[in-house]
Amino acid sequence: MPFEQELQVAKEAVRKASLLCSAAQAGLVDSEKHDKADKSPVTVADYGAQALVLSTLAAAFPNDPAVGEEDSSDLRKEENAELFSRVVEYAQKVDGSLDAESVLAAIDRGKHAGGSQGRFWTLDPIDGTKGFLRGQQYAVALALIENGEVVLGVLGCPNLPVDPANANSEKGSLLFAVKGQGAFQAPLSEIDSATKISVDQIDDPAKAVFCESVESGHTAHGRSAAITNALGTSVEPFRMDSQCKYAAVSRGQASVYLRLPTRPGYEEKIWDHAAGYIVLQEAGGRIADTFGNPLDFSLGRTLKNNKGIVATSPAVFESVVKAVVDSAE
Ligand SMILES: Nc1ncnc2c1ncn2[C@@H]1O[C@H](COP(=O)(O)OS(=O)(=O)O)[C@@H](OP(=O)(O)O)[C@H]1O
Ligand SMILES: [Mg+2]
Ligand SMILES: [Mg+2]
Ligand SMILES: [Mg+2]
Repeated sequence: MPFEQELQVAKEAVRKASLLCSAAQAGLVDSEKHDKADKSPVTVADYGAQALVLSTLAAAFPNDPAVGEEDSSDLRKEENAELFSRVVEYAQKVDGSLDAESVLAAIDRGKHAGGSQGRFWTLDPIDGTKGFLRGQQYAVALALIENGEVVLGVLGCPNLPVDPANANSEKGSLLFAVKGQGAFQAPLSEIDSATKISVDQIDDPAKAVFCESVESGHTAHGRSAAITNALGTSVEPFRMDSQCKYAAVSRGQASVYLRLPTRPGYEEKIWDHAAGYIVLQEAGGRIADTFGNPLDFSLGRTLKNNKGIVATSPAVFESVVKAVVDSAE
């Protein structure tokens, strides 16, 4: 099967990073959090997970570059020495061969520019850091892009119940997909016992369940309310952090994920979407931006030709895209 080794390495790397994140989330203290220059939060777990995943990929595929969200510049500052030493401690607990220098070097393997040539990985070590800090949903998101196309994706969702129909079931789900091979899920505790997943077949948008970001800075909640009203949707949209929203649509827990721009100049990052995109596509879903255009992952570190996201099960795609386009001022 194409990408068999890549998938195996990616699943194991995401599993290990998910363990690190769970351990850190359980007892996070102030010295383990930091605000980046753009004021967004980052934690020991974001850095530790990026170090673990990118060092694992470097060992298995030394010639593959990576586009990662984090870089080591803040960790190298004297004022963040305590944060840095906690990162190394967490990374070492999972991989004893990592030391301070190799942690910094692994994190900085994520500086690739992306683009349309050859292949590269893209990693969001914690997607939904704000959800992680609230003790809620987040995801470790890893994807492989080849000649501008997403060909493989793995989502580690440590707080997502394994059984979509039972919120009290075991927490910790791993979702993955390779282009043309379908989408699968396994418990994070047993990543080799995977089952196929697929989207729902609801064809009446009035019956569709919508999901969106928790953060009003990341999606326009007012506009999504106008869209669901226009479609006659009776169910309140549910809010969840991170690419777990792609997981929810991929497993039929929701029919629609809307991400509606809040700031005109914001460019979506490829690591915020690549893994969720291929999982949902392989589960039978459809994805476009808020103008109905296909997502273009070939343009660098951002989706600079797209605005927002509309991700749905197939039977409601056309009507939801139309309602989103019609809702534009
Ligand atoms: N203005 C704006 N618009 C859209 N998206 C933005 C914006 N600012 C930040 N981000 C990105 O949002 C990522 C988290 O998205 P979520 O949907 O999980 O939101 S949230 O978790 O509810 O906050 C978050 O990813 P992480 O930083 O990995 O958490 C950001 O990359
Ligand atoms: Mg971030
Ligand atoms: Mg993110
Ligand atoms: Mg992140």
